[in-house]
Amino acid sequence: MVAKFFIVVNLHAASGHAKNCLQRTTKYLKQHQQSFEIFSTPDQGAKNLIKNIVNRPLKENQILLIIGGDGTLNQAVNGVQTSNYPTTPLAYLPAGSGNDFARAINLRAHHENQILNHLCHHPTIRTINIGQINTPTQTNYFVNNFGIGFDANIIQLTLNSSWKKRFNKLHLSKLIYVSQAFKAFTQPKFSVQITINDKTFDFNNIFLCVLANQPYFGGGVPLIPPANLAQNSLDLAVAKADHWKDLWKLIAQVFITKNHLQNPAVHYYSVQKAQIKILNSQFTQIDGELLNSEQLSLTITCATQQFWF
Ligand SMILES: Nc1ncnc2c1ncn2[C@@H]1O[C@H](COP(=O)(O)OP(=O)(O)OP(=O)(O)O)[C@@H](O)[C@H]1O
Repeated sequence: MVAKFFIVVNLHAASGHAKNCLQRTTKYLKQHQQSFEIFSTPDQGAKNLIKNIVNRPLKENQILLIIGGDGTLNQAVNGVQTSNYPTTPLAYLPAGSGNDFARAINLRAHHENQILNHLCHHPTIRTINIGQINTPTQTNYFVNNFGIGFDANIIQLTLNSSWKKRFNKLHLSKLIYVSQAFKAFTQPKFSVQITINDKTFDFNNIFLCVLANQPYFGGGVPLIPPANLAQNSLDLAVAKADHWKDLWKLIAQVFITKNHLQNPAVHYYSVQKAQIKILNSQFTQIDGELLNSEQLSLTITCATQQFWF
């Protein structure tokens, strides 16, 4: 029996639609005489709030429930992992615009009653693989992906775009990214040096380097189909495209034939550890949020996060 839910909600997720998810959640919990307390994420993000809640610490029959999108979940995982109790499990209700982690783990948005029913009556803990990025000065964790170049450029371009709200209203979040893809492609190409199992590879003139923990990006785009949250590994892809027509071909392969990882312009590896040196400063993204880091030398490994289901 769950004694209490500690709910952390990002009311700004999905351009404010997360409020509806919170309403349905509290309605269910009241109907089922469950005790709960609500915390809204501050504008600087949920990481420290989560860390403080976890450090209380929580009792075994108290559940920390996150309501928000992939960005909020990322901050929650980073809060747990850097707390005094990093094995604390998280429960999650997807309420963002993209919900890529939820898609990968078969948690359906707008199905709060079903998820809560399971959490209240048969809560089980599952260990999920996550990515860990170490630099000389900081450690960050990701649940979905970490990208250098193209995908981070798209996020940077959509950040202040008025189209984001319009597309979100129409539930067309995927199109936001496609609409900015060609602009992002005009950004200067870059070089990386990657070391995997003591072998070093040089990649020059690339437009994207991504490490993925699950297949989806930007609201369901199947960027890395073989990536699997259940495996203790991450999928690394490096992509080159010299001309617009190469990019068109890759995009068509991503959306239609889904065989883009076999394209000779893409190098693909399954890794447990990789060291990456970014040779020209680039935008980087972590779970769909720009990563505020000037670091050009990174070590990426696997870690684990416990989840309530
Ligand atoms: N109180 C707040 N005020 C303003 N922004 C906030 C606040 N709390 C959180 N945020 C920001 O809201 C942003 C969006 O969150 P989130 O990623 O969860 O939703 P989303 O972008 O709609 O979903 P998805 O990432 O699944 O597409 C994050 O950058 C987060 O830092």
